[in-house]
Amino acid sequence: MIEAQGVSLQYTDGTMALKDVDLGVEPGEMVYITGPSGSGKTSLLKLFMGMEYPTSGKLNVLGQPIVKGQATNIRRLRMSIGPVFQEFKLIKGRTAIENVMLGMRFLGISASQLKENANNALVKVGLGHKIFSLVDNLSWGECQRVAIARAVARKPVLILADEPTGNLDLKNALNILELLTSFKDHKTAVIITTHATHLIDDKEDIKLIQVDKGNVCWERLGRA
Ligand SMILES: Nc1ncnc2c1ncn2[C@@H]1O[C@H](COP(=O)(O)OP(=O)(O)OP(=O)(O)O)[C@@H](O)[C@H]1O
Repeated sequence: MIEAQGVSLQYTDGTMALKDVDLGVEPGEMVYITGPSGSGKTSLLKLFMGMEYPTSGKLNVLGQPIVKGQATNIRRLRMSIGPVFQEFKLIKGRTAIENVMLGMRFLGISASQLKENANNALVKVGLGHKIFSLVDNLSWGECQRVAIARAVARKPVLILADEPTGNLDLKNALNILELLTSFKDHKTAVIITTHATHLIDDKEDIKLIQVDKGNVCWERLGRA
């Protein structure tokens, strides 16, 4: 799904955010990315989304090379990715279901199918009772769940979540991790960045990627 060979990312101001990264992610993997603030976690997710490009090295995501100037490939790639970023970017004045449906508008599926997928996704994230509520009237945690529903409604094969537990207390943080993990299946990989390493269940079969000053190393946990 993801193959990085010697990938580095230098921002235009000269900041070296990632250095010589070698990494692979397979279908069905649960991956956590941890590391101190400013270490390069979000930069790694942005590369996987085609929001940034490697300044050196080779990166392939879902069979698409992440190379500057290949906008068509990147647009196609994003159809297969469900991103949950820190700003939810929900559209005010619209209901929860409208926001989720807008996330699928380029998929070319019928209006009734759109509605059904959006409805199912909102039920799955526990918002079946708020489907027709304006997002303006939802709590922060509910907005996060709408954003997750929007990300998963189009059945992506790669789910990327940036610090989804950031503003949550322990119980809600565990609930959100459990919810995101529930979308992993034999063809869908879930990648989550988090500072909260104590929330990671190291008995589960996961890949733990540690980022420190742009250097990346990884290990598998929970495998016999
Ligand atoms: N657009 C940008 N231009 C220049 N430097 C950037 C840009 N985005 C991030 N950086 C820098 O790149 C480094 C890595 O940032 P990144 O956001 O990937 O870290 P992070 O590990 O996700 O941090 P946090 O946990 O605080 O969200 C930091 O030094 C940051 O200041």
